Amino acid sequence: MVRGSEGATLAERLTVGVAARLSRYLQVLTQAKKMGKERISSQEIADYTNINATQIRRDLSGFGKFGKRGVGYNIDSLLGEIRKILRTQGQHNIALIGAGRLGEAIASSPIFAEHGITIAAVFDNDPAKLGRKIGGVPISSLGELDEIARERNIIVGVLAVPADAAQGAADALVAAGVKIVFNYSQALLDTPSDVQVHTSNPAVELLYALYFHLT
Ligand SMILES: NC(=O)c1ccc[n+]([C@@H]2O[C@H](COP(=O)([O-])OP(=O)(O)OC[C@H]3O[C@@H](n4cnc5c(N)ncnc54)[C@H](O)[C@@H]3O)[C@@H](O)[C@H]2O)c1
Repeated sequence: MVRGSEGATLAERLTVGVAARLSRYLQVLTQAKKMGKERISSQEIADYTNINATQIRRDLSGFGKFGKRGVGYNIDSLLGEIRKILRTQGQHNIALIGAGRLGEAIASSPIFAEHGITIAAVFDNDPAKLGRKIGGVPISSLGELDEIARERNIIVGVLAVPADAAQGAADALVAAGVKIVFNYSQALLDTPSDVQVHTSNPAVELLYALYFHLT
C-alpha cells in the first residue's frame, strides 16, 4: 500500500512490483486526461491495464480522498500523487544514443515530453549525421558525451543503436556518470551494480500477452 502523504519516505521502499503498476496507472491516467476525462474508476483502469481492480484499489488506497466509491478517482489529483510517489514530477533530461529510424521516431514524438522527460542531447557515430537536428536537438558525436551529459544533467541514456554497438554505448554512458540505461537493442549489457538497465522489447511483451491469452 502506498500512502500519498508519506510518499517521499515510502518511495524508498516501493517494491519493483508496486512501482511497475503505478507506472502503468500513470500511463492510463495521462491518456485518459488527454482524452478529456476528469474521473476514472478502478474498474476502468483494470480494463486498460489487465491488473485486477482489487489490486488497483489496494495500491491506490492511500489516495482515498480522491477515490470515492461509485464516483471514481479524480484523474488530475491521482496523477499528481502518483508522480510524487514515483518522484517524476520534475523535468528529467535524457540522452538518446543512435539517430537512426528508431532514434528519429523517439526524438520526433511527444511521448517523452508529456511525461516531463526532455531529450536534451542526441549522439551518433555517423559523421554524416553530426550537426543535423532530430526533434529539434542537434546530433553530437559520442566523443562529446561526457561533457554534455554532465553539463545538461543527463540521468538516463536511451540506446537506439544496433545490438553490436550497445555495450560500447552503454560503457560511454556509464563513464559519463549516467545511472539508468534504457536499452531498446537486444544486447545483454554488462554494467556496474549501481547502474540500472531496462530493456524494452515489444516482441517479448507480446509473448507475455500471449501467455495470458493461452493459459
Ligand atoms: N525495442 C523496440 O521497440 C525496438 C524497435 C525498433 C528497433 N529496435 C532496436 O533499436 C536499435 C536501432 O534500430 P534502428 O532501426 O533505428 O537502426 P538504424 O540502423 O536505423 O539506426 C541505428 C543508428 O545507430 C547509429 N550507431 C551505430 N553504432 C553506433 C555507435 N557505436 N554509437 C552511436 N551511434 C551508433 C547509426 O549510425 C544509426 O544512426 C536496434 O538495436 C533495433 O533492434 C528496438
